[in-house]
Amino acid sequence: MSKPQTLIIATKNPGKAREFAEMFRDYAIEIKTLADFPDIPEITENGITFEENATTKATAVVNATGLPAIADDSGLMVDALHGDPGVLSARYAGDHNDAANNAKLLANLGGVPEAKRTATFHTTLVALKPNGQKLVVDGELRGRILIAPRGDNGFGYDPLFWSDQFQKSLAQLTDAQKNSISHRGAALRQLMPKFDEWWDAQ
Ligand SMILES: O=c1nc[nH]c2c1ncn2[C@H]1C[C@H](O)[C@@H](COP(=O)(O)OP(=O)(O)OP(=O)(O)O)O1
Ligand SMILES: [Mg+2]
Repeated sequence: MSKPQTLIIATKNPGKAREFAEMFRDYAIEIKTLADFPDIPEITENGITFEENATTKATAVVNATGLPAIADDSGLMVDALHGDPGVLSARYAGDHNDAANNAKLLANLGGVPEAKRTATFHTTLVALKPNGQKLVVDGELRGRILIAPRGDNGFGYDPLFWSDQFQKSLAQLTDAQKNSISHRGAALRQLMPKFDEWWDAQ
């Protein structure tokens, strides 16, 4: 059997897909996403941990396609909100709507001073092969929640997440700059030393 040449990023989120495409730019691997597989049914993310949800997404896609996949489950944990919205970040304001989620976050942090608006972005990546070989890695980024959105790049909570390192919001960074510090970039850097062996195994 020849080596698989296609890797699916098991996401519907075009922002994540762009960041992964940038991260795999120098690999001779064809990257596809769920946008290329419109017949795969909606995947329910009802786990109580990032790893559970990432495993659910990876498993559904590997089973449907017979191809290796990487799934990303991620979220924002705000210290002043006792870790909310956490694993429920995508549905914080009900349905998956970035503007509504950001508005709810700002409302719930109303009156909280700058120094107490600290937060962590977390990503768990699950890489799964059709033979069942699975890798799990995590990445995190610390920052602060702004009092108003800044910038137009990125997705999700990026306009509200301030990077002390860049002195900009994540939505004011290029994809490459964001990957250099982000939770997703950190997780991928954890994955890469193990990736080739995982990819080559039949
Ligand atoms: O770098 C990020 N910059 C800003 N916001 C972010 C980031 N990373 C995760 N987030 C937010 C978006 C969403 O509200 C939730 C992830 O939810 P999560 O289910 O993992 O992703 P999703 O539903 O957007 O796409 P999918 O599940 O198809 O991969 O955390
Ligand atoms: Mg999701």
